[in-house]
Amino acid sequence: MERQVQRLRQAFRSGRSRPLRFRQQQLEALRRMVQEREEDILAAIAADLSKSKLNAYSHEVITILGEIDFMLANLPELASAKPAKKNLLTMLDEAYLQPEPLGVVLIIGAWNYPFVLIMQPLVGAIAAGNAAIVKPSELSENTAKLLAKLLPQYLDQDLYAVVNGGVAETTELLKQRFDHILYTGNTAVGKIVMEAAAKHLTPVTLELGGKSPCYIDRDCDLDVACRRITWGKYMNCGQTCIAPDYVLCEASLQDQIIQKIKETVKEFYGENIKESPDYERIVNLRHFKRLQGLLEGQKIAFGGETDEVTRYIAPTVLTDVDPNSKVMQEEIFGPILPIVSVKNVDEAISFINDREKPLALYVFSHNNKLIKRVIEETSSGGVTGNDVIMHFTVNSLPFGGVGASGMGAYHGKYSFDTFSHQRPCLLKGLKGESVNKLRYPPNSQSKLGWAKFLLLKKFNRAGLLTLLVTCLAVVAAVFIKEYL
Ligand SMILES: NC(=O)C1=CN([C@@H]2O[C@H](COP(=O)(O)OP(=O)(O)OC[C@H]3O[C@@H](n4cnc5c(N)ncnc54)[C@H](O)[C@@H]3O)[C@@H](O)[C@H]2O)C=CC1
Ligand SMILES: CCCCCCCCCCCC(=O)O
Repeated sequence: MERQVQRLRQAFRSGRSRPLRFRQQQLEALRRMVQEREEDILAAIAADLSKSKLNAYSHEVITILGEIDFMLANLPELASAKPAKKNLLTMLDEAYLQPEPLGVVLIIGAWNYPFVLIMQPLVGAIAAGNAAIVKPSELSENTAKLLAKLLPQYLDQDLYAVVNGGVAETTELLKQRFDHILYTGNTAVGKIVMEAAAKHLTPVTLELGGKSPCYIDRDCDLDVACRRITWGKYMNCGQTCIAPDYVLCEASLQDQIIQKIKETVKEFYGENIKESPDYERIVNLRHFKRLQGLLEGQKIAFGGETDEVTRYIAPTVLTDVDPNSKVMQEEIFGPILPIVSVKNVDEAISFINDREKPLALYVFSHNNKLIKRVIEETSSGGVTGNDVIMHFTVNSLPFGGVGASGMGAYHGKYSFDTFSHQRPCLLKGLKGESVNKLRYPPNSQSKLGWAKFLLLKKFNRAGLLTLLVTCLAVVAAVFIKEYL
């Protein structure tokens, strides 16, 4: 492992990953890989998550092709130096922010969207000019093996590497020194990653989970709300980090919501859900049994059928759920939707604020003011109003958590920034010592007065004009003194 990281570091130090043309070539190669090996990629995702190839394409491949296209279209702008505002002491100098790559970065992915969660950060790391090691989840082993086979065929092998394995391999990997780690997965392992990173003072982006609430207001089109919630909750069999975890609503809405979700489930997946190509399975037996445990003692409004052999759990809704029950204590990450009743929006806001900050928050209402109020009075990684999941698809919005749901963010420009250091640069000439005397010892009241004037004074229009004249006079004086 150590040798592998060293090899990447050496390649990074050679400077090969920095030129824009090189980054573009690597991103183009990545796009070629997705296009040429589409069938293999879809088959691997399908095998890992019992997913149809159509769904594998729309859940994962589209996102990556869109991300690569975004980076290729915007790379010159993203990588360019950005001029910075100057103060009166530096007005003749050049001040700018120069994005620079961080070095060798580590990307650790989770199993639930095994292709996206490795590839999307990798696109950002390459675009920003880094070397990268990716560590796919061992639980989605088909995608992990495929990535290990394909990425070296398309990318520069000295700069980008795949490490496969489980806890032992990841633990070993985390002993190495990286310049950034982006980890996606559960909060407990997030803490392990952060602790390991702290030993090297390595900055981290932690893409974690949590219980994302979904408040449905009385003043709402329940048909539309329930259709959208059904889509986002049961997509990927509920194994989506930003799936609505539970519904909050007034008790009087509960029966209608149940009925409408039930009808939508039938509309989406047919009479025999097990036969539907659009309905996935639980990733493994451990998670299947965990989810079965969450059903115990609950009032099942519909669904609840399970089949251990195929790890099938039907789309399920639980009613009158006690906020203290187990299903309300941990992230569900499966096709179980508890409905918790609240008296009104105030109680919904308190309910949300009494718990850890979630990764996503959803509010459904005709009333925009109410939506804005819920946003204003709560906190979450991201928000979608009157829909679910969709903020993930907007790559001009940063994607990430806050508090217990994570730190840092990525997607689009934010991926580029995550894997870059915004280096502040101030370039001065070697002239102008007469002005610089202001800051050289010995200090004096008059020098301090000038420093205060130049750095602290706020000017109105008339003041600005006076200042301009003063500045011109100073520039002229300096010029005469230094050049004539
Ligand atoms: N914020 C986001 O973008 C996303 C968050 N998630 C969250 O991830 C969670 C599901 O993922 P997990 O079951 O954690 O996936 P997982 O079991 O695949 O683990 C994630 C990664 O951590 C590594 N890992 C596991 N145990 C480790 C240990 N002891 N030391 C070092 N590395 C270790 C695994 O090898 C894997 O690569 C959910 O909470 C979900 O909400 C999932 C997808 C996206
Ligand atoms: C056509 C719409 C496609 C929607 C794709 C949603 C993908 C969601 C991925 C969520 C992040 C995660 O859990 O890893």
